[in-house]
Amino acid sequence: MTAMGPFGDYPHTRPRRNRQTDWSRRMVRENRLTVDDLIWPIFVQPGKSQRTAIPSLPGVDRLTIDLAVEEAQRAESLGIPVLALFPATPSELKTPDCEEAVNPENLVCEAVRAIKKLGLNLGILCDVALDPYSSHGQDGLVRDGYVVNDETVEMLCRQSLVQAQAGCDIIAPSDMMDGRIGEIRKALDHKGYQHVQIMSYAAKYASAFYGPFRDAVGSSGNLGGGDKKTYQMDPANTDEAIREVALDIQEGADMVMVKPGMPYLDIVRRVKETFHQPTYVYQVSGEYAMLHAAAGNGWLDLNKVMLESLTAFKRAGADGILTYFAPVAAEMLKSG
Ligand SMILES: NCc1[nH]cc(CCC(=O)O)c1CC(=O)O
Ligand SMILES: [Mg+2]
Repeated sequence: MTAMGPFGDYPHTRPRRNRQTDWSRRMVRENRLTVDDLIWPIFVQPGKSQRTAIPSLPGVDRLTIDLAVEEAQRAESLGIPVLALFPATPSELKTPDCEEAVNPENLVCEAVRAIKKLGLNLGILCDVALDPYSSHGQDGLVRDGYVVNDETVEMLCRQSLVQAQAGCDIIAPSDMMDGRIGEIRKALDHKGYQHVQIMSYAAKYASAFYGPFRDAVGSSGNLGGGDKKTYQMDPANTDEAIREVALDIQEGADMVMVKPGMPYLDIVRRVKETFHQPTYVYQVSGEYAMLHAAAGNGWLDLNKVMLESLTAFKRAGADGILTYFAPVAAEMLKSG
């Protein structure tokens, strides 16, 4: 008996005994990554039959809607449960008041309609925030240099409604305004969208790991070196994440998310253990780019670090992972 419990001592206790063979390692494995854990983010652009590479996100292209529809079919056939859609809005449609965000015929709404028409066994998740539509690159409306909360929340409610109308299954507010989950829930319910789920980006940090995503949706230039520190969380904080998640659950979030992923596994673990709610994590663009870049230099084995990083999210307690690796990981999991 040790302080830790009734463990034996070397030499009769040998932890390596269980690791001798593949079958034995499988037998004692505690966490498993499956295709059901994967949420696949894709970027849509205007036009037809065209894919555009995103240099800082190798292997991820912006797709026109017809190609996004093909990827949706591929997602279903791979068994991926959810596709997350992000628009690369043409810059001439980006304005300070972000009106394009609430246009029922905007890129994301059209993409949702085109995919939902197929009747696939696949959920569609839409991000809610104003940055893909703002000429200043911020997630909310800017007044006197400050991203204003309550006025932004009104826009987010309208944005959620046009997306729900288009057929979006999961509304995912990524903006970090206060009180938006409750207001969006109310707005959805009021218009008869009680069944639409909400996945809240509840603990979202002001991270430098979002760089390649901002290239993908064309917001990095507009942000012009600015940051999102007045609404996204300070990377130094952990108790604050618990308070943010508590508020969003109380306001009606069906699922919560921690973002970024790999540098924030401690937050994933704390959130899961504190609330026991469906808990997701976003392996963000910079994490993906970092693994790809190292692999491209021959410094890491991409497939191995991909599966190891995704398994680490499971071990930390995540119920699912938004990851640009989703289709490749799904193929790998399928072929064993
Ligand atoms: N609010 C928009 C949004 N939604 C998802 C991401 C980042 C995703 C990624 O880096 O992969 C961002 C960027 C940001 O907040 O600046
Ligand atoms: Mg909050």
